[in-house]
Amino acid sequence: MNEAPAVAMHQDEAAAQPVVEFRDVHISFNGPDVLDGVSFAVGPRETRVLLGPAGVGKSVLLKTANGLICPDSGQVVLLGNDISQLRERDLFPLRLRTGMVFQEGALFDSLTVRDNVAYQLIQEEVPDEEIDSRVLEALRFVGLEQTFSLFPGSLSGGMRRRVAIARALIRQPELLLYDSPTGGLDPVTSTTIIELIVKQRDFYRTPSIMVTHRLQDAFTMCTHRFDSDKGAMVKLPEGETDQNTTFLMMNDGKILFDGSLHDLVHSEDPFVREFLE
Ligand SMILES: Nc1ncnc2c1ncn2[C@@H]1O[C@H](COP(=O)(O)OP(=O)(O)OP(=O)(O)O)[C@@H](O)[C@H]1O
Repeated sequence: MNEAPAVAMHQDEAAAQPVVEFRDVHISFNGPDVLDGVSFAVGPRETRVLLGPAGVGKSVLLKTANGLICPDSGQVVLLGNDISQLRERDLFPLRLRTGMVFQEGALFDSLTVRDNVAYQLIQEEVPDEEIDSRVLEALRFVGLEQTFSLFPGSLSGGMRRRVAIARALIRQPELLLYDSPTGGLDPVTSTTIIELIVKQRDFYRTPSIMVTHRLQDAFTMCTHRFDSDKGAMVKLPEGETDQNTTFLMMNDGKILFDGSLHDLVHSEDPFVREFLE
């Protein structure tokens, strides 16, 4: 995992093409639209931080990005394929090229950390020795090699979240979807998770969408970079921001804001202003 990313080479061929794009997507569950005309794109190497209050459709948007939920109308183009109406058997290989960190991490408590992280590789009947080395590599990346044989129940909340991130990274995804990765964690532990996400971003530049309600997470992502010499996240010089990290803000199923940190903090939109304040 310390090599230059294979993902980046893959993307060079399609440098101009978004990794995922929503075009006027509508979804409802027998009621008002939960996604109500959502359009946006995630370009190669882009990190989109998705902000918004509880219950406005952020998780539904993430699950629609990798085809776990199908749009009622509109299009979702994932890795160059229109997945809006694809059958599960055609969707599955595409979904495997993405990695998702579910809310609360969603680990299997009856499986060891090794088997949680390896879950997909086990389904694919990858040989045990290869699984062990790939799991160790992923755990090393998140700083948890020592938990290989443990069960999730013996880990802290922050450690469980790290294991969930290792599981999402195991197949070197071309798109990462983080659903409230710091939800329910205390501020200090949240910062360690954001540091890990920034490390992943700056090592691999894997395009991603990260859902959060915590403004602090969103700003930290934008104003910091991972310094591999120091092995830690460091603040960018005053006034500088990570140019590839931008924001989406949702309310009531609609994207109300799509742009940079600078544009976000200077937005005149009353909802955005209220959210920021
Ligand atoms: N499978 C489903 N069936 C029916 N309703 C659903 C389903 N999934 C989500 N919803 C509804 O869609 C709305 C948006 O839910 P969603 O989980 O996307 O919100 P969210 O913005 O991610 O909230 P939070 O920040 O609390 O996770 C909610 O009213 C939720 O109850």
